[in-house]
Amino acid sequence: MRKLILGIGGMTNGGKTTLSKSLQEHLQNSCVISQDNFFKDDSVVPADVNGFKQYDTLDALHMDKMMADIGLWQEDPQSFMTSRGHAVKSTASELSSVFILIVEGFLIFNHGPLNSLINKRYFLQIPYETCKERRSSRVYVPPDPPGYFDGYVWPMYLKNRKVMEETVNDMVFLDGTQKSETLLSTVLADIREMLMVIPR
Ligand SMILES: Nc1ncnc2c1ncn2[C@@H]1O[C@H](COP(=O)(O)OP(=O)(O)OP(=O)(O)O)[C@@H](O)[C@H]1O
Ligand SMILES: NC(=O)c1ccc[n+]([C@@H]2O[C@H](CO)[C@@H](O)[C@H]2O)c1
Repeated sequence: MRKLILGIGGMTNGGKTTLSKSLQEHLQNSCVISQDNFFKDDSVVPADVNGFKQYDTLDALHMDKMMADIGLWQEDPQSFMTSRGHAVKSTASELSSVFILIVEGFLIFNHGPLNSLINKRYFLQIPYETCKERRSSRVYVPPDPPGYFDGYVWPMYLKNRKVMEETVNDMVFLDGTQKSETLLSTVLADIREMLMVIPR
């Protein structure tokens, strides 16, 4: 059995969740783990000097729990998938079967232990204006307070990205303003090619 972990990272509202879901639909025996599902409770997320809740940092996330879930998939992808309600398709031979885990989130490459598990890294980027516009139409829990994007989210993106660029080098950058179908076909082609060349 072969196992592959794909990382779909990128800026807030870059389109990570959209691309990951489409990839999961097109790749047999794949499933998604989303970093956004591991945010700590609001009551334990501190505010910065400006009163903005510090959500855009690894400290706001239960990375231990996320790593534990990834560990479960690594141990037994088949059981992991069925426990989450995904159908597992059997292939002609056990040797040729491939299981794919899609890990998606805005800080997946900034977490050393998680980053080191990822076999192929993609980063969705969009311009500042597009990011601000897309974010303004989203409602998080809790919702963004006035001034949050410019006063906290964008400066944190720049900071987190700098750290990522200093530590990770084999990144495929994707233009998140492209049509979702184009992004999907680009990444699918890349993965299918990779599956053909990696040893069984
Ligand atoms: N290729 C695209 N072109 C235009 N809009 C897109 C594209 N992909 C996603 N969007 C839109 O952008 C918004 C954010 O998409 P999505 O939730 O996939 O991003 P995300 O990176 O997972 O966001 P976050 O992690 O910050 O919540 C949604 O409104 C979605 O419909
Ligand atoms: N609990 C949440 O999901 C939550 C709460 C507040 C803010 N966010 C934002 O999610 C983005 C990552 O997808 C970050 O930019 C957070 O600000 C998420």
